[in-house]
Amino acid sequence: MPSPLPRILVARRLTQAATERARRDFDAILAEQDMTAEEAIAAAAAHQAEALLIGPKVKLDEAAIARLPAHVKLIANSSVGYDHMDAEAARARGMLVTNTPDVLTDCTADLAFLLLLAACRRAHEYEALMRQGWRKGLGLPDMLGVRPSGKTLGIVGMGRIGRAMAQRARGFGMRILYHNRNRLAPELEQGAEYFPTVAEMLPHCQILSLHLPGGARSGVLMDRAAFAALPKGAVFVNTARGSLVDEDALLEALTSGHLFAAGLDVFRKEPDYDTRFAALPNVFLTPHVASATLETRDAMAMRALDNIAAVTAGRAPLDPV
Ligand SMILES: NC(=O)c1ccc[n+]([C@@H]2O[C@H](COP(=O)([O-])OP(=O)(O)OC[C@H]3O[C@@H](n4cnc5c(N)ncnc54)[C@H](O)[C@@H]3O)[C@@H](O)[C@H]2O)c1
Ligand SMILES: O=C(O)[C@H](O)[C@H](O)COP(=O)(O)O
Repeated sequence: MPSPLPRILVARRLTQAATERARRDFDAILAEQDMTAEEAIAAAAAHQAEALLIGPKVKLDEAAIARLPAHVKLIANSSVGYDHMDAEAARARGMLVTNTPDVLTDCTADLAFLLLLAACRRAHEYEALMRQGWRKGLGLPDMLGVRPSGKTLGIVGMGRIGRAMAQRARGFGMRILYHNRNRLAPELEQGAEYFPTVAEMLPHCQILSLHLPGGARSGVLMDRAAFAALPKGAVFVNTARGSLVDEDALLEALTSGHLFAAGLDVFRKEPDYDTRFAALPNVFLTPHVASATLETRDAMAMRALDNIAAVTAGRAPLDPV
């Protein structure tokens, strides 16, 4: 007998608790490995799924959205960013799109701050040195870092994560500058200084951290001119999206010594990122893991399932995008 539960496709691996809920509350096909877009489209059709749960690895461009079967009512992203899919094309086909804001804000800001501190304080170089043998390098003048406390931090994208980053920076006595599409209300600014353009802000940023969405709408924010506009010795942090950065320009700025260091969680190509970054000592690298704690991944998956439960029960989604 067919199950009375809503049919869904979970195209990415979920945490244990979310997997159990998906099995209990839905007639769910659960991916054992993260699916590609083509695999997700085929599985959704075969299972007659009403809803898809995807992550950023399922790239649904306009052509892929056009191939999704019409019985798909909802594409629920288990991520806050949705630049991996064409939300306009989905809407044009009458499909709802949701994301998972808020639940990953703190973890993402924590990792951005970790990258900031590690890049300034050469954490990875010291750690590698300890494993090779302490005596080899400590005390050399070229092993000195940059003091993060009291520095001027520029934030582009003062939304949920940008503001959580600012909150952390205040604890380190930093002066905070920001550029956002719209200026924030004073109670949200909390003393952060607004710049109407990124170009005007860059020359003042000893540290720059990106927190705006990626994709076509944002374009390439950090090109050669933008890196050149940062003061010499600046530190660059990106947990937003690799598409915001001209990586050749960033590599040049790091190699020439114009930038002191960078901390990067996101890349133009993932997972096949430009390995020239790995050859540079002044880059601290993480593999797109800003939200990757058990608590946060649980919360993201549960939120995506909450959105699916609402829509398949005929209610409005919690997090429409
Ligand atoms: N590395 C990771 O694992 C990870 C995890 C979570 C989020 N992210 C990225 O962080 C981004 C921000 O997430 P959020 O929850 O803070 O989103 P948000 O919507 O709360 O904040 C984004 C802010 O950027 C501003 N903005 C948008 N376009 C802009 C532009 N062109 N110029 C200036 N400002 C612009 C918006 O006005 C908004 O205030 C996500 O879109 C995602 O790409 C990455
Ligand atoms: O935008 C987001 O929410 C993040 O990029 C997302 O959390 C990353 O998730 P993953 O790459 O593990 O699918």
